[in-house]
Amino acid sequence: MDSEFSDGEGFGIEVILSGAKDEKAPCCPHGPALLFEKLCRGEQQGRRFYACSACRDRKDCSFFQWEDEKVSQARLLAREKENQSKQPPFSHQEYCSRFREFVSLPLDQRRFCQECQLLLHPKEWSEHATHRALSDDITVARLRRPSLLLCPLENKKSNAQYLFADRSCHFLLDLLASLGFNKVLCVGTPRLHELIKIRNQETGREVLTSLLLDIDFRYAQFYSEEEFCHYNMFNHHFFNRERAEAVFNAFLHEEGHEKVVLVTDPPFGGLVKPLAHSFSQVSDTWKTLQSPGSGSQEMPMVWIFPYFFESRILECFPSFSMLDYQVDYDNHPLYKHGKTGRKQSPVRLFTNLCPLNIVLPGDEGYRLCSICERYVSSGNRHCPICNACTSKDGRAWRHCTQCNKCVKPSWLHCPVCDHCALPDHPCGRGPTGCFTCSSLRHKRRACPHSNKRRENRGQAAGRRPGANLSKQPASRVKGKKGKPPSHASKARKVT
Ligand SMILES: C[S@@+](CC[C@H](N)C(=O)[O-])C[C@H]1O[C@@H](n2cnc3c(N)ncnc32)[C@H](O)[C@@H]1O
Ligand SMILES: [Zn+2]
Ligand SMILES: [Zn+2]
Ligand SMILES: [Zn+2]
Ligand SMILES: [Zn+2]
Ligand SMILES: [Zn+2]
Ligand SMILES: [Zn+2]
Repeated sequence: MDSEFSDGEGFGIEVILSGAKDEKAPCCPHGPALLFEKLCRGEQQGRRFYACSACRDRKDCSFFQWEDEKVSQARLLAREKENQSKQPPFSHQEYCSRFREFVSLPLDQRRFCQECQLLLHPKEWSEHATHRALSDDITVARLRRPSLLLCPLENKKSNAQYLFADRSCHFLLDLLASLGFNKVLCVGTPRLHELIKIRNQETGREVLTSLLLDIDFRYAQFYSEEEFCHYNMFNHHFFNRERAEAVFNAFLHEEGHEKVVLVTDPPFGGLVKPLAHSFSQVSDTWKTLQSPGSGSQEMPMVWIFPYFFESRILECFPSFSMLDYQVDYDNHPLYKHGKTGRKQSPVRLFTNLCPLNIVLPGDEGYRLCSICERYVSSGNRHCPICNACTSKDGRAWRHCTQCNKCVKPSWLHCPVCDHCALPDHPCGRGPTGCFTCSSLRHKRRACPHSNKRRENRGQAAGRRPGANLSKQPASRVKGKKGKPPSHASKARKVT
């Protein structure tokens, strides 16, 4: 099925990305909006509109504007005012001086408002008198673990703040250190950033340095401007542009033996192509800061994402490979190791680092496949016909001679559909073919009948069937003519 389209109901949405920054893009509180195109089956020309890059749900950000819409001066002003009102209550510098003051307070005067998620000063207590507050033992040690103090923003349709379990976080950190990296650009990985700083504290020397880029500005309360930038990874937008970009560039610059790596764990519903576009921009900046003749092609990156996005990530980054390591989370009901959660997390590492160098923990059952030259999970068997360790989900897959590939153990070969599927699959529906002309031979992107094939096709970002505006797993997008498509989303079923 063509990943660029929603649906089955004659309606699809695609995100349009160009190589250069879209200077015309209007801004919502989350920075420049993304340009989408709404397409109806059989129509060659869709209608384009701008919508929020960061939020999947219009309840979180209702920004919407048709591309060709004339916006009055009054509306522009109102929008500007609204955007301002949604910015953090303090500047980063103010947060830093508040923090310094806070740690100079005696323990019994330290309070954290749980409703405002704010470290309070005694003079502010009265304003928060009716709010729930934490007041016992806000020690320096606790302030070093903001991810435990702050309440995770679990809203699936925007932040999806799922925090690494210790096991996975320590594994990542050990791995990066063993590979010789000493600078980690943490994009949406606050817990990894926190652990790096704690380790430095414990060892008494800066083994690794870290810069956190995250949209969750609550972290500005705990970190200096050199340690945290308020950032949107769907449009590569720094909120405090000049200052943050200077910090970012300085961090990417490698002096002497320094080696920098990007580690990112975006919200799982996030559209792959805008994310890849942002990470490519990070890599491009890194390249421009390399000393001449260093010969590096792409910045070293580790992108943490569910395995079912493999083909889409590889389409954007052909040099990447997916590793078998299963990433676990503390506060995710499904992706948690242990009794209550799903044992097998679907979240994996995608990387342009050499898989053979990434030694996965033997005590968790991972072992080296010398033919594939990578570490694989215990259930992953080397298929002699595919000549690869083919399992993606950790279970032993079996080879289907009719499909000529390995498939999930729960799938059976269906003679009607002529491919393997779950026993209760919607049988006989077959592939949907080209969205524009219905041909089964090609997808819309290659349609010879389309008179407006995209210039930036390589960049045009896709939407899964039924996906929402900026995030992808199965949800229905419907919209009446002339009306903005509505937002909704539903978790992907893993079989
Ligand atoms: C799945 S969580 C990853 C957290 C990571 N597992 C950890 O423990 O450090 C996603 C992270 O991305 C951040 N995030 C969500 N949307 C973002 C955006 N548009 N731009 C930047 N960061 C974003 C969230 O605040 C959260 O920290
Ligand atoms: Zn927005
Ligand atoms: Zn409060
Ligand atoms: Zn193998
Ligand atoms: Zn096979
Ligand atoms: Zn089959
Ligand atoms: Zn069938």
